[in-house]
Amino acid sequence: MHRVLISDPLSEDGIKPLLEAADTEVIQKPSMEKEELLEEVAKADALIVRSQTQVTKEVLEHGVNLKIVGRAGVGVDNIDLDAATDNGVVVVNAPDGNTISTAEHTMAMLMSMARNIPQAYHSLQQGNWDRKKYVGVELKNKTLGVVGFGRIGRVVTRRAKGHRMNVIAYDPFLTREKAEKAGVEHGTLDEVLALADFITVHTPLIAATHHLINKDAFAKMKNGARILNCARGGIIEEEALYEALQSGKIAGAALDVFEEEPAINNKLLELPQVVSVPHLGASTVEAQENVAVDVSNDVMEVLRGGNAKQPVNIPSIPEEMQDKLTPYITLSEKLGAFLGSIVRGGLNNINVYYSGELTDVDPTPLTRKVVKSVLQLFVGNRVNDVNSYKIAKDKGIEINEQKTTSTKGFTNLLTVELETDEETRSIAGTLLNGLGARVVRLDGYSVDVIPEGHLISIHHKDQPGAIGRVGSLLAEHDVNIATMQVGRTDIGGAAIMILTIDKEVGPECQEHLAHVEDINRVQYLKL
Ligand SMILES: NC(=O)c1ccc[n+]([C@@H]2O[C@H](COP(=O)([O-])OP(=O)(O)OC[C@H]3O[C@@H](n4cnc5c(N)ncnc54)[C@H](O)[C@@H]3O)[C@@H](O)[C@H]2O)c1
Ligand SMILES: O=C(O)CC[C@@H](O)C(=O)O
Repeated sequence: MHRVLISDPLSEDGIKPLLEAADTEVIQKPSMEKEELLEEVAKADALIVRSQTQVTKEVLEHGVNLKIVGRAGVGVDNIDLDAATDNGVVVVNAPDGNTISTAEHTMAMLMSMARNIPQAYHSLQQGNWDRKKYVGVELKNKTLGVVGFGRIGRVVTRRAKGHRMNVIAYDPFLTREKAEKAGVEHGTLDEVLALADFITVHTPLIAATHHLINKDAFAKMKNGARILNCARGGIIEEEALYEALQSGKIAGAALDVFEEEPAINNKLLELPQVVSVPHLGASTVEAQENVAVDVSNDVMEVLRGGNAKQPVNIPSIPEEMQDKLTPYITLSEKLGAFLGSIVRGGLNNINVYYSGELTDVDPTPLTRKVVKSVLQLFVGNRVNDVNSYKIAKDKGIEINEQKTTSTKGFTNLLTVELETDEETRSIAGTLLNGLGARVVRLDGYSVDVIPEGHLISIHHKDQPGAIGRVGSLLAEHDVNIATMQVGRTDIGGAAIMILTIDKEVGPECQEHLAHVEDINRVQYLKL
């Protein structure tokens, strides 16, 4: 039974997949104090949050059984991603579910600010009929500057063009060609700041965007420009905004988000030219249901052993590649486990080579499976797909991935090479149509082995009787041989045999085998 803790308010309809799943127990506890959150997360297999819960390093370290943190929304700045990765916890978000709601909210805030609607409403509520005081401005023919031209920035642009606004956009990943296709003017940040009558930010809150709109930025803006933040508090430096509003440089601001939330006693809220609401961009029935459904499905997929569809802290397998790559996942894991079981010495390099049809895909997800399988044998089961690369890096283990043309006659070939401070060993495997994974080379010898169950790898001298002696000794230990593969480089020279056997071979039997004439090296492994 998977235990799923939900620590922020989510749409009941949206989490129905979780509530109705036979293998999940859902604990909904919004607005927990820190101590209770730490207690509850220690019992949880999954944690689902919105933007209120701070998923800190401490929370993640208390989540000793946590496999996944689901963010029912876009921004993950309330989650310590590095700590999640270090603790082998995958973080997923729901990047599409609230795009429309937030874009519509941005337009609502834009028009409220342009026409002083909240201020006029409050004035009328106080019994004033003051029409001159709240004269606003039109949007038509005005220039909207969009900083951050992603999902929400693009929808805001379409809505603004519907109001006959001119749009100029800045985004480090926006090319002139893409801007032209989207029907917007491409600008640098400075150009957007200089030309826009209204500026709206739609970037994530990351180091590069923290205080992106600061005192210098305000100085570059048109006198009387207006600014919106329906993305994240902190993108606009609030102290600088306050000064720009007080000086009259900036005519107005519409704020959905704040550097510190809840934004109680924030001095910006005292200014008459500021329109503000408590982080409502995604607060619609539709958005909350969308993000809850998306994140619930991803959480259940991962808890049931599947791959995350919207991972934030590991590369995702593109939907269109999942069918092609999934069959190779088992092969990758088996090859890594096989070679990792028999290699000696301290691990320095994990090299993975792809050839044949595997050169047509991005094989990184497969390399990640190899690395996890190898490291688990050196570090233990706390290694998983999420933290394997970080653990390898921390241990100074280099990971190399390469596509080669040498398929050795196979339609697909995956080769794993482990370099240690004592030796370099390699294994290659393929997928045979309908027959599954096969090991076809070990240390350069040609073999044909199904990598599963109990196996013995033996390096020996190619001499008459060597194989018989191994068989006889195993018989003495009541070990039955299921299959035997023998490979050699030349007659009378070095050779290898790989046996699949019916049960585990204990240390005593391995010791006896290692002392058989012409036997150089014996290794038992279980896959
Ligand atoms: N107010 C709300 O309730 C609410 C709701 C949803 C999203 N958001 C916030 O809005 C942000 C944007 O959401 P989205 O779905 O459009 O995300 P997105 O990832 O689709 O788009 C973000 C864009 O920002 C761009 N960007 C990154 N760094 C930049 C920089 N230095 N300068 C300019 N652009 C930069 C990226 O290239 C990307 O195109 C989210 O990260 C989230 O924090 C807020
Ligand atoms: O959960 C919310 O209401 C806010 C979510 C929003 O800020 C987001 O980043 O998706």
